[in-house]
Amino acid sequence: MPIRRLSVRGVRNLAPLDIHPHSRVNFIYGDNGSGKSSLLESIALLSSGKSFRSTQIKQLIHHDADRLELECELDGTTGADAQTQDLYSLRLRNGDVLFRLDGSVLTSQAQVATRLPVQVIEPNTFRLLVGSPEDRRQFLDWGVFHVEPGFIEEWRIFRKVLKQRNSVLKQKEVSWLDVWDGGFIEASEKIHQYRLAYLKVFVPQFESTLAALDAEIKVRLHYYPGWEKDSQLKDILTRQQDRDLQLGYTQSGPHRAELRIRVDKLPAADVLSRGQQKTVVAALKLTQGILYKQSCGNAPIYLVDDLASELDSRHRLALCQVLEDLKCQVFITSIEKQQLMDSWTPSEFKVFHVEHGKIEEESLP
Ligand SMILES: Nc1ncnc2c1ncn2[C@@H]1O[C@H](COP(=O)(O)OP(=O)(O)OP(=O)(O)O)[C@@H](O)[C@H]1O
Repeated sequence: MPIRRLSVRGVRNLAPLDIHPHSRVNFIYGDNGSGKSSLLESIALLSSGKSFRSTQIKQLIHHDADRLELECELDGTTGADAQTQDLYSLRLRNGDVLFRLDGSVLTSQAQVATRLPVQVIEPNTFRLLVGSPEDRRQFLDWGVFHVEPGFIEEWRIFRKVLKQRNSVLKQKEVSWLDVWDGGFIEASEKIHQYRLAYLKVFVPQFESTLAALDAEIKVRLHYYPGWEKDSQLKDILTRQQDRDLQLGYTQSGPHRAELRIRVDKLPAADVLSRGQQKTVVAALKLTQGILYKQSCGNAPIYLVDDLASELDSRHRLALCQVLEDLKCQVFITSIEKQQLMDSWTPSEFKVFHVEHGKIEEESLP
C-alpha cells in the first residue's frame, strides 16, 4: 500500500515535515548532507523499527529533540483494502519504539512488517553479499514471511524448541535431549520446506531480473539448509551431540541456513566489482518485490538512496525500468535532479527538493 501522507518529527537534521508523496515515483534531490537519506531512513524506520544506516536507532533522534515521531497514511488501492486508509505511526522515546495503527498499539513485529513492506537499495546494499550468513538468511526469510502466511507461526515454534534444546544442552541434561529432538527435527523440516518452496519460484525470477539489469553477470544461488544436504538432521544431531553439549548450543538446523551467492565456485563478493555487487543485490531485492506483488497484489515500497552510487547510466536505466514495470511506490534520491530525470521518465511522479533539512515539493510544468 503506497504512502499517501508522511509526517516526520525529530529525525536527524530534518525540519518537521508533512508531505503527500506520489503513489508511484518520488524524485528527491539535494546537496550532500541536506537530509535525503534521512527522509528515506524515516520510511524504513516506519516499516521495520530499524535504520539501514545506524545500529542504534537513538542516533536518529535530532540532537535538540528528546523523541522522534513518524506518521503516515497508507492507501488501500486493491482487493479488500480498496479505498481504505490506515493511519500508521511510530514513536521513539528513551529507546522504546511504539507502533500504532489507527490509534491501537501494534504489539508484534509481524503486525508491523505486513503493514508497510519496504525494500531498500542504498550505497551499502552490497553488504548483503559480503556480510554475515545471518544477513542473507534474514533476507530470504523476509520473502518467505511475506509470501507464505504460515511461515511466521512455524518460525515461532522453531525458535521456542531451539531455545528449549539449547537450555537442555547448557544444563547438560542429556536424557532430555531425546525428548526435545523429535520436536526440533519436525519444526526444522517445516522451516526448510517453506524456504525450499519459496526458492523454487525465487531462483528463476532472480535469474531473469538479473539478466534484465545485466545479462553478463553470471551468479548462482545455493541454498544451504543449516545442515549437510545429503544427511538426515536426526543423524547429524546424534553425531554432534557431544560437541553441542560442550558448546551449550545447537550447531545445526535452520537457524544456520544460508543463501550462498557464487560466481562459479567462488563467493560472489570475492569476484564481482562493487557496481556488479550492487546490481546483484538490487536484482535480489527486486525479485522479492516481484514475488511479493504476485502473491499479495501490491508491490512493496522501494527506497533507492543515491541512485548514482556505483552504477553507470546503463545500469541506472535498467534498474529504473524494472521499478517502472513493477508499478510500485518509489522514493529515489540523487544529488542532481537531472541525473534522476535522465535515468527515468515515469508517466507519473513528484519531485521534492531537500535543502538544509527542509523539503519542498516542486511544481511540475
Ligand atoms: N541526530 C542528528 N541530529 C541532527 N543532525 C544530524 C543527526 N544525525 C545526522 N545529522 C546530520 O543530518 C544531515 C543529513 O544527512 P543525510 O545523510 O540525510 O544527508 P544526504 O542528503 O543524504 O547527504 P548525502 O548526499 O551526502 O548522502 C547531515 O548533515 C548530518 O550531519
